[in-house]
Amino acid sequence: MAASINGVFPTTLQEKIKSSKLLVVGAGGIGCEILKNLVLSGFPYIEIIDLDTIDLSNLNRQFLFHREHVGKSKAQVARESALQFNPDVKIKAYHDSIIGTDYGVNFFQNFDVVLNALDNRAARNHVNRMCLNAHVPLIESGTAGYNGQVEMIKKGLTQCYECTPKATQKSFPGCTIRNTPSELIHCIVWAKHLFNQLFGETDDDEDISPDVADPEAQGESPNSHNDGGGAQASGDDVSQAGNVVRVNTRQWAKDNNYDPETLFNKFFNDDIKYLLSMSNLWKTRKPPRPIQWNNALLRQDKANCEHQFMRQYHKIWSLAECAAVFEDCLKKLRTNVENLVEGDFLVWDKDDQPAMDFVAACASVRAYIFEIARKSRFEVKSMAGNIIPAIATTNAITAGIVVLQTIKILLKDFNKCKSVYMRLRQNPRQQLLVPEKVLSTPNPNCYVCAAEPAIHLRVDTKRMRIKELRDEVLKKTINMINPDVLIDSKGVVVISSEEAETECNEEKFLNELDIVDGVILKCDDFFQNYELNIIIIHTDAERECPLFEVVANKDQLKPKEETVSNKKENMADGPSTSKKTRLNQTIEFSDDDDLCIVEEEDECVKGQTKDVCVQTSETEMVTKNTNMLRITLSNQDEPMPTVKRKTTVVDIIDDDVTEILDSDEELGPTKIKRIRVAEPQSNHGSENIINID
Ligand SMILES: Nc1ncnc2c1ncn2[C@@H]1O[C@H](COP(=O)(O)OP(=O)(O)OP(=O)(O)O)[C@@H](O)[C@H]1O
Ligand SMILES: [Zn+2]
Repeated sequence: MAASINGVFPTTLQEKIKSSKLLVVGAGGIGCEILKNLVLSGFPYIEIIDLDTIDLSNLNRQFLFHREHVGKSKAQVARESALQFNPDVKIKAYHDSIIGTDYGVNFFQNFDVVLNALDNRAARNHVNRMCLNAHVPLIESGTAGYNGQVEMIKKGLTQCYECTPKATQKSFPGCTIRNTPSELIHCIVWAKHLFNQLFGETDDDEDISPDVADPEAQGESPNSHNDGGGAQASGDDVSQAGNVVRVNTRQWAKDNNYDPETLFNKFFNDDIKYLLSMSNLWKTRKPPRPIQWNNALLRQDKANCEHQFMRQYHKIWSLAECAAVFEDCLKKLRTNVENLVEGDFLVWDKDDQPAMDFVAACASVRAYIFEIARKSRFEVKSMAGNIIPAIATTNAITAGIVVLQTIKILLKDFNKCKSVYMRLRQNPRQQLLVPEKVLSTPNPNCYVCAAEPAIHLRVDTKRMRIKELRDEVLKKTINMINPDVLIDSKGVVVISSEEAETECNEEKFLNELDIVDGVILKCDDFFQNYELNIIIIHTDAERECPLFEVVANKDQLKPKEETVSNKKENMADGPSTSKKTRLNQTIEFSDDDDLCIVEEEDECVKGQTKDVCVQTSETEMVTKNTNMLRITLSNQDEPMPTVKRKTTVVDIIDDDVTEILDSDEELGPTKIKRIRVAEPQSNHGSENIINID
């Protein structure tokens, strides 16, 4: 294809393309277009991942998929279809979520550029963080209707995906949803909650019954207003003593065999009557109109209606039609839920026909009851799924820009990769595609990409125990005294500075606590005001290999100076005597120290008792004596070296100089002068090694 034909691209670009490795995340509307563009352009190696299967509704814009592919893996089918355009490309497809533990920093480091074509924030955040940590440029893209956007994210150069806060999803007060809806969206939310109450994962925040605690309804006793014809809040019964007995909605529906008439009357008649009894609510509002299943209107309409209307998604269903859909969906959903294993539940999905129909019908009936303008099933779907309809042309243009940006990145023309916005109408300069004037610079306060200390820990997560992480890595190597450690994404504390609080974790291996490749650990040593993020890079270490390796910038491995100087102050405030004592020991650099980093002009006095003290050409110095550790000092702005499975050998060339002889892969400059100031101990052999990148 293009890159394989001489003369189509300039030679340099042609070469870059031919040796590139790309990852496409998402094989939906934009992802399919990107993949097609890439194979036609001659990119020779592409991996693509998508967790989903093909839905009928995807076919109008995801042109790598056809009717016969419905139900199959998007990534696999995208691969097969793209190969038909260009069989010479190597495409690896994963039917999986990119948020899975298999896709950590190691995985991302395999690629020259990562191309996002996702539709949700969680996955975008994940890829953003992985690319930042792996130092791989990311192209983020998205469309909404006729609007599109493409931006490059490169660590240290541009904003990351999380540099600017994103608008939160609009939410509504519970009492509006349950008691006083005034817009169709309120009825749609209520209907989705009803679906979950009956078939999905129940959530206390998704109650659909009248809310007697509504502040507006206070000062009255609803029961006294009840006309006696209706039950209480959904699923509740009134005992003989007049008390409301809470009954689980799903259990109540099961007990009633999901009988459509019983359920309909409960939700749309009895509960509405109950709401009416909360008269304070209706002083300034139009009261709702309860509807009974046997309502003459329903019966009359129902007799005439044909099931064909259910495919008429652009029509506003009549009440009778809604009732028919309600009946039909209840039957289907009931069967679906009964086929699940005990304890499992259905997950609402706008593309799941009975689930969507159920919500559309219920929302419509409720809107009728509250005299709210109703809409077609098509429009309800768009609102329920929070969707702005996707437009194939917007996706195609966006994907085109993504590939152009990829080319610029391969050419290292980063400054030309300004964000591009696609607009429906031309701007005053007659542009539909509007490029940003400058690269958007990183937000210095961004929680994710700011120059906050972060080091990489290469470790076999199946072999290292939590107590080794604490003692060997945090205390001996990183100079922490009494650290608290939590898993960033989950907020789970795995090591606590409070004695015994996390004792039960000590013998566990890192992977048993989900500390796996790509996980970020937030480490905080209160006594030193020393905070550090540790990015885990899993490596399958062979038995004879060092268990772990720290890759860090020299400035990161020490507490903030302010604290050292204020140590007395801190000690005065410190909560525990034992901790204060330990602080003293470290600041005094006791002979037990395993590692100290000495600044440029300092003499390597501390190193005299150590195994090795080396100095790089940049005058960094390290001393160490652990037999488990290799330390790589690196410039954080440089790409991470690829993971090395073989032990790097340091050979003594002469008394003053050591040279890294790397048997396998390149690790930056191969010859760096170091000053050896002490003879290494012989007992640990090749594990007493310091790599300097
Ligand atoms: N965590 C994830 N890992 C892998 N793929 C993901 C992940 N999250 C979302 N995706 C995929 O990203 C793609 C986004 O494509 P798109 O926005 O066109 O969505 P869609 O589901 O195909 O269409 P629509 O939402 O409009 O029905 C989808 O195919 C989706 O499965
Ligand atoms: Zn950021």
